[in-house]
This record gives sequence, C-alpha cells and structure tokens, in this order.
Amino acid sequence: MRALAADPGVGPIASARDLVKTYGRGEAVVRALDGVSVDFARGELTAIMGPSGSGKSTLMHCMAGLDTPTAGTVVVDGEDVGRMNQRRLTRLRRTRLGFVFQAFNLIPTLTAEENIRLPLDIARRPVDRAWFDTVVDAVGLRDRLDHRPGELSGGQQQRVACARALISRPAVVFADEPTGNLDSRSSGEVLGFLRRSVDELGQAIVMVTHDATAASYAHRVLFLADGRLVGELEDPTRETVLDALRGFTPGDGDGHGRHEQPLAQTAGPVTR
Ligand SMILES: Nc1ncnc2c1ncn2[C@@H]1O[C@H](COP(=O)(O)OP(=O)(O)OP(=O)(O)O)[C@@H](O)[C@H]1O
Repeated sequence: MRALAADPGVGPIASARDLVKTYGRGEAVVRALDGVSVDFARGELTAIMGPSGSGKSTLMHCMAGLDTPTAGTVVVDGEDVGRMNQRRLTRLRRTRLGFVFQAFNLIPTLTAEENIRLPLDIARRPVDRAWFDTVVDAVGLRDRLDHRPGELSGGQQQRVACARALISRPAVVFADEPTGNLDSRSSGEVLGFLRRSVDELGQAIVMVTHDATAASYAHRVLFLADGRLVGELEDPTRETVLDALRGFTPGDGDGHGRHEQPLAQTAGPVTR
C-alpha cells in the first residue's frame, strides 16, 4: 500500500464532553449515555466495547450526528456538531465522515467500482484517481471492480464498503460491528485493512465491536457499561481484552462494572 502523509493537525479529530442521552420519559426513561467525555485521536483505530445496551451504538450515533444528545457537546474535525442544522449535518456526514455497518449496505445493481465512488457521485465531487487506486489496492479489489455485490463474498462486499467509506478521505470512519456478519477469515481481511488504513493512510477509525479478536486490531479499546466509560486498554491483545471483559460483572448493582486489572478509570476525558 502506498503511504500517504496524513494531515497531522492538532488535537483530537473527534471529542465528546459530558455527553448525556436519554430516551423516553418519566418512569420509562433510559439513560443510554450518562456523562461520557472522550477524545478520539487522529491516525488511531479505537474500539468501543461493552455489554449489550451499554450505549456503544448511541455514543457512535451521537458522535456521527445521526442522533442528537440530550446534553453535552460533540466536536468533529473542529466543528460543533450540536450547533448544526440538518442541512449542515447531512453535509458533514457526506463529506467528512465515513460509515461501515454490519450489513454491508451496498447497492446491488451497481458494480464494486460504482459502489465505491457513490459518495463522491452523490456529492458531485470528482474522483481523485490516485486516491481511488490507493484505496482499491489497499482493499485488494482491483480484479473485482466490475463485479456486482451478489458476485462477491461477504468479506469482499465488506471491503467494498470499507473502500466506499474511505473514498472521500473522511476525517473519521465510524464502523458499527463491521465484522459481525463475517467468518473469521473474512473478518481478518477486513480488520487488517482497517488497521492498515490507519497506520499507512493516517485514517482515524472508531469501531464498535463485541469481538475481542476484532478489538485486538485497535490501538486502544474503550469499555462502556451502563452509559459510562469505565476503562480503557492501550495496545490490546485478544487476551487482555478478554481479561478486561471478564472484569465486568453485569448487574452488580452499582452500574459501573468492575475490572480485575487496573484499567484507567475515566473521571475525565479519555485521551491517548
Ligand atoms: N431509539 C431508542 N429508543 C429507546 N431506547 C433506546 C433507543 N436506542 C437505544 N435505546 C436504549 O439505550 C440503551 C443503549 O443502547 P445502545 O444501542 O446504544 O447499546 P449498545 O451497547 O450498542 O447495545 P448492543 O451491543 O446490544 O448493540 C439501551 O438500554 C437501549 O435499549
């Protein structure tokens, strides 16, 4: 893969401060996020883990402007997401953010190449051929560009979705369970690509996952429990992630989870 110098910039590429998100009212209120402060670094793959219902997707959706926080601030690439109207939010998502979902969400009637170019075509922006080639070679899809999704394996389809997420050179790619529908070999291909796109292309990626192996590809893992950040691991391995997860005791009453090993407790923003 050809290494391109990423804009080093200054400060985190995305941050949240005191993020609260509640759903419902009165007795039925659910506090999905309960005061989350976090920084996501440039050129870093961050995994978010935690039990079902701990707020992982809500955090990602609030960071990406797909959901509106009840309180707190979200800044992405220097812009205060909470102050944007719908038109500016849509523009931010189209031009500055990339998305990869568990269901690949490819357009079945378009070829792999057309799917990859789609965000640029929708935004009526020209395709930078050199960048297109870099991304296509990085995902290893050069000889599949004329194929439609139905003619591709699950892993290949997800690699098309990854290339589509990167084609507009987004500030951040948000990946929600990107390997949830893949076998272990295809998962390895997709995760290897995501990690290389960070290390060699300077992309920032935030990935929600339940899978300790997937999390081990990250530079850093954040752990959520009951809408709060309860710990983090640097340079994780599958074993250290599993150890940390074993430290959670769902339903332990205080709602904060516990850890067998000294994960950083997150009273303030989690930063690298
Ligand atoms: N649109 C909604 N309306 C009401 N409650 C919601 C809504 N979205 C999420 N919740 C609740 O907020 C809490 C956090 O949900 P969220 O989907 O963020 O968790 P998660 O950690 O991503 O879970 P999972 O791993 O199961 O996907 C849960 O209790 C969930 O039921």
